[in-house]
Amino acid sequence: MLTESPLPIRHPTPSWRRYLAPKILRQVYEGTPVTEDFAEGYPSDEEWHGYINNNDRVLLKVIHYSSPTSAGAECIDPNCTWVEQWVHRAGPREKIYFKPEEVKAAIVTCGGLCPGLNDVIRQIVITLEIYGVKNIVGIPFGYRGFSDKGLAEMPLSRKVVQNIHLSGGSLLGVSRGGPSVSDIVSSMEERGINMLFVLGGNGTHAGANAIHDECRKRKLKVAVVGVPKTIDNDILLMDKTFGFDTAVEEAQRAINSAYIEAHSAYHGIGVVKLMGRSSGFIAMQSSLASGQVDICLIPEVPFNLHGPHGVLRHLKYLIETKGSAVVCVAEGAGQNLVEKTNATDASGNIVLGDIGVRIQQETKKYFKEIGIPADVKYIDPTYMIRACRANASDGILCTVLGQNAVHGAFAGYSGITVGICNTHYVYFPIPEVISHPREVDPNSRMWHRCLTSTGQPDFI
Ligand SMILES: Nc1ncnc2c1ncn2[C@@H]1O[C@H](COP(=O)(O)OP(=O)(O)O)[C@@H](O)[C@H]1O
Ligand SMILES: O=P(O)(O)OC[C@H]1O[C@](O)(COP(=O)(O)O)[C@@H](O)[C@@H]1O
Ligand SMILES: [Mg+2]
Repeated sequence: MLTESPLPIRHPTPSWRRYLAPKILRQVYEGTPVTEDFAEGYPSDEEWHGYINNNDRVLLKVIHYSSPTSAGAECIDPNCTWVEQWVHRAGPREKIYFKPEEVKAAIVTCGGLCPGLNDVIRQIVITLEIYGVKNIVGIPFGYRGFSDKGLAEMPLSRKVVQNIHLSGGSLLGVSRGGPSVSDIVSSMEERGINMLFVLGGNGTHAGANAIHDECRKRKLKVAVVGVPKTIDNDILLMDKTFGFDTAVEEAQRAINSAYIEAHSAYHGIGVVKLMGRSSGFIAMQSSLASGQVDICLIPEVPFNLHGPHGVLRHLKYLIETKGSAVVCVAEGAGQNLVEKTNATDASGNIVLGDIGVRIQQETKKYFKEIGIPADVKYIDPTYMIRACRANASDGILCTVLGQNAVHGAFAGYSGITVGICNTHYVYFPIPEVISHPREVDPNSRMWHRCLTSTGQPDFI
């Protein structure tokens, strides 16, 4: 069960407790000009009810299952007893724990690209400025920017970030690998950074948590706050992560192209490989959304290519009955069917074998062997999807996550990450969300909806 995060830097320093908070936070939420003074003194809580109370809680589970046999039931005991699991509600607090003029805030983006990175950077900078922070920097090219002497900090301001959300990528650049946690924290000490915003996936968050621990060990009053960036949507407990919606939307274009190619060719077969190292969310949602996919293959569900129940036999059936077929495969699917690369990237992630290419080759070979002509086309839109700018729904998600990251740091939280849970914005303790990647449940209703939509059988 989740409990309160430790809030290790929450020192009850009286002079900080009311430091400009009501005035500043009104400006954030009501758009009052930064220069305005309250002639009557700061408004009291009675007058304005825009703050989040530290004891506000968001429940992790909102369904009380009456029976373990209810669809999707997650009961911890045979009686389905209700157990309250909760996390802190995100948002501005009345009491803040940093004097804005003493803050040096840094933002770093790590791992692979993801639509929305620039939107989050922009919103963090804008919100920091509204709090009154003047010293804001970007660390170039991920954690590597902390150690590489040739890479200078990038000063950030509203002016610099004003239009960056109009393009994809990261203004700051990204990278994998990099220096040790101890070197990162030493570099932060040297630079005087006391607020660190870390945008990245599971690996980045493992790093952020280790940075948080190291800061505590060195008794540094530093807030380390994460914003989960994973196009694969593979972080636990969250409704979704930013970039995922955009990825699903962009994937439609690839699937549609594969469909048109397949449909226009004599015995056409289109194969599309989508992202998802260990989780098939993009492939599943894109297949569901497009309605053009006949076979969806994800890492969580094993399948055979050959044999009486294999994918290839079903493709033959589809060609005979429909004349064309579209396959959507997640990059991490069927890794038992491809040659292991035995390689890892700079972050230690396993480099996967190419299941898309494998399916294309085996399909061609199979149809040749059975003497049926087939025109197989393969599309891998990975980098085209990753480099997109965020769509409207991700843009809004990024905006709220960016603002809440800053509120969390000013509220004195560290070792947390922001997210959306049951439609509410919350702070999660980092270790709870990265203990393992979130995966598609093959028994879930959503996966079954996908199977209903594609009409595919089991391939085992
Ligand atoms: N267990 C870990 N502890 C500390 N840093 C890590 C850890 N795993 C990954 N990192 C660092 O986090 C960064 C991003 O990791 P990576 O796996 O490439 O991307 P992502 O964060 O998207 O999963 C890299 O710089 C990597 O060195
Ligand atoms: O070629 P790169 O940059 O290593 O990235 C490829 C990988 O990036 C991803 O898009 C996701 O990367 P993250 O680790 O940043 O989440 C994977 O789906 C893909 O395997
Ligand atoms: Mg990762």
